[in-house]
Formats: sequence, structure tokens, C-alpha cells
Amino acid sequence: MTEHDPTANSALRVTSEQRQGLLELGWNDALEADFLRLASPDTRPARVASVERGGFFVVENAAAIDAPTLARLEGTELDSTAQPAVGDWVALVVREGTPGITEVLPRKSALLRRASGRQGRAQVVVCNLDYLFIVTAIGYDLNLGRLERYLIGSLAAGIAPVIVINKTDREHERNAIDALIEELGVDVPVLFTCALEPGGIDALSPYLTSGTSVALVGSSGVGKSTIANSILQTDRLATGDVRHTDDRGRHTTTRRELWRAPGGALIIDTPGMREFGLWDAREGVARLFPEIHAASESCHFRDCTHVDEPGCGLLAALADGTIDDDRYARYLRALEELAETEALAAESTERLNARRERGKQNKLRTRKGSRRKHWDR
Ligand SMILES: Nc1nc2c(ncn2[C@@H]2O[C@H](COP(=O)(O)OP(=O)(O)OP(=O)(O)O)[C@@H](O)[C@H]2O)c(=O)[nH]1
Ligand SMILES: [Zn+2]
Repeated sequence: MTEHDPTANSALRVTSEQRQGLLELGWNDALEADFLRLASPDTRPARVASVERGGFFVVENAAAIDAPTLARLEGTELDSTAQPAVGDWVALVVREGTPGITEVLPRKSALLRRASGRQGRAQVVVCNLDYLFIVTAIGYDLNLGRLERYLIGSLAAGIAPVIVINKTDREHERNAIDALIEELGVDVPVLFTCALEPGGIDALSPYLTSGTSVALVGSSGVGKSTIANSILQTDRLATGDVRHTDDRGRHTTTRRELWRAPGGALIIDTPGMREFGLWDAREGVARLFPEIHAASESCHFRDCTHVDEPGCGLLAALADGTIDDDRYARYLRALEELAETEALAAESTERLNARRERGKQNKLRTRKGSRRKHWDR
């Protein structure tokens, strides 16, 4: 990234008309300062509304959000997690033909997860959010482990999580749900919705103020798109029914998309996830289990696994009953998963480096070969 002296190019200034359109997309002073500092003079700010193979769809003002412009990434090849993702702010060079993205502005937050598949790769789910709506529904989906994973991801990303329990029209025992939430042990808002009823999502309103960016994540079939439609007061997002046997959805939503609600909130619906695989989320684990994390600070060994090491702060805290057995077990499981993904990631980096090295050697060999031929002649 090249830095530009903002005073050197007054042509770069964002016009007040442009700014108005951008504010309605969630723009703010900090973003503008970054833009003026980092982006080249011939570019304009824009937000990524959706991503498809081969292109990034961007908007420069809220009025155009229903018809985003296709743009292409320019310049050096970016690492997959550094490529523009939905919610990102970018610098756009507009000219005849397809506009180009020259810069991705620093992210205020990025929700990462482990990409599906066996390799250890990260995927950026969404960027620059104020709230993450972790959506679940009364029925099979509502489960402590699942909620914990999303919470860890959200806390690691520095996005304020909000748990949304949908389908309250289904029979349920409120006490059992309260007990489950209590077990999470964190102070996070829990909202109940029934997306099919008029007024059924009113509980979400305090989080949907103008310029606020919110994404809905969760399993397929929990009602994310139904909730999004209700917020957006449309029916343009496709919804699909669930299997009666196990409540599973049919993965109706297939891409992440940014929309603007009549009240001015920016809403991102996402495809249902089979599993939210943790990635680079140690900070999130520490925040979800603060008392356990605190006890681990007194471990004798820095790389203590808290299983059988002497001088383990956790084992001591377990013994004197200051931490809970179940929470200890869940904390360890999360750390184990993270260690596993880190190992996988290291392996695939190694493989990649080895492949690059082989490629270089091959090139060298062909070059030598062709030189020899030359001499032989
Ligand atoms: N009973 C009941 N059904 C609901 C409610 N909200 C949504 N549904 C139904 O649940 C099914 C799945 O809803 P969707 O909005 O498609 O779910 P989704 O989470 O977007 O699913 P994917 O796009 O596959 O990830 C649909 O049949 C909805 O009508 C609710 O509050 N109560
Ligand atoms: Zn320990």
C-alpha cells in the first residue's frame, strides 16, 4: 500500500454530495481519514455489497444499493483474506468500462471462520459490522455449543454479538431457554422474534438505527432471510421451508448481500452455515471464558495445555472450585480446535511454499536446458 500526502491532492476530497450518499451506507470520519491517507487521488470510496466469482459488486451511495456496480480488483494479487469481502470499504477508480478497486480500506472488524473443506484456510464472512445477529430458532438448532462458537468468532472479531432466538410461535419452555442462556455465562443481549408475525421482530429495532451495519448468521432454515425481509419490508430475499424430520433448512440463500432498511440500517444476509469453524479466535475464547482465562494466566508453563501439567493455574482453580467443570471442558475443547486449525494452516502454508519452491526449480531447470541446447548447436 502506498501512502499519499492528503494535503498534496485537494482533488481527492470527498464532495459533500458524495459524502451524504456514503453516510447512508455507514461511512464515517475515521473511514474518510483512512481513505484520504491511503487511496490514490483518482479514486472514490465505495462499499462492497456482494461478491461473486469474477467480480465485486460495489455501491457509492445508498440510492444505488438495489443495483450495485461490478468492479474488478486491480494491482497486486491479494491473499484471499485480504481480498474485498462484503461490507468492506474500497477505493474505486471509475473510468470507461469496468471500474477498478485499487485499495481495501483498513477493516474495523472482520468475522473470520475456517473455510469448509479439509485444508486449513480462513474465510472472511463479513466486514465492518456494528452488530452480529447470531440467529437460532426454537427447535433442533437451539444449542449451547453452536451459540458458543458464533460468540467466540464475534468476540474475537470485536463485533458486538446479539443472540436472536426466532420462531417463538413454536411450542417452547422459556425456563429451559433461560437456563441455557445462563450457562453461556456472558452478558450478551438475547432477543426473541417471530419473523412470520407482524411486529414479530420489534425486539431488533434498537439495533437497527440509521447507518448501523448488521449481519445475520446462523444455520440454514432458522429464518435469517425471513427476518431480513421483515426488516427491509420486502419479500425479495428468497426463503425456503425446513425438513420436518430435523428442522434443517435447504440452504436457500447462496450469497452474502448488503441491503439498506427503510430506517437506514445496513443489513447483510448470509447463507446458512453447517458449522462455524473457529479461526484465529483465541481472543474470543478468552472473552467468553474470562474467569478461566484469568486462572490460566498463573500457569507455570507458558504453553500449558491445562490437562496434567504441574503448576497449572486452571487445575488449581478446578480443585478449589473457583471455576466450573463444564466450562473448563468447553474452554479446553475450543482451544483444542484452535490448535488443530493452526496446525492445519501451518501444514498448508508449508505445502504451498514447497510447491512454489518446486515451481522455481523447474523454471530454472528449463532455462538451463534451453541454454544447453543453444550451446550444443
Ligand atoms: N414457525 C416459524 N417459521 C419461521 C419463522 N421465521 C421463518 N420461518 C420459516 O422457516 C423457514 C426458513 O426460513 P428462511 O428465512 O429461508 O431461513 P434462512 O435462515 O434464511 O435459511 P438459509 O437461507 O437456507 O440459510 C421458512 O419456511 C420460513 O417461513 C418463525 O418465526 N416461525
Ligand atoms: Zn495450565
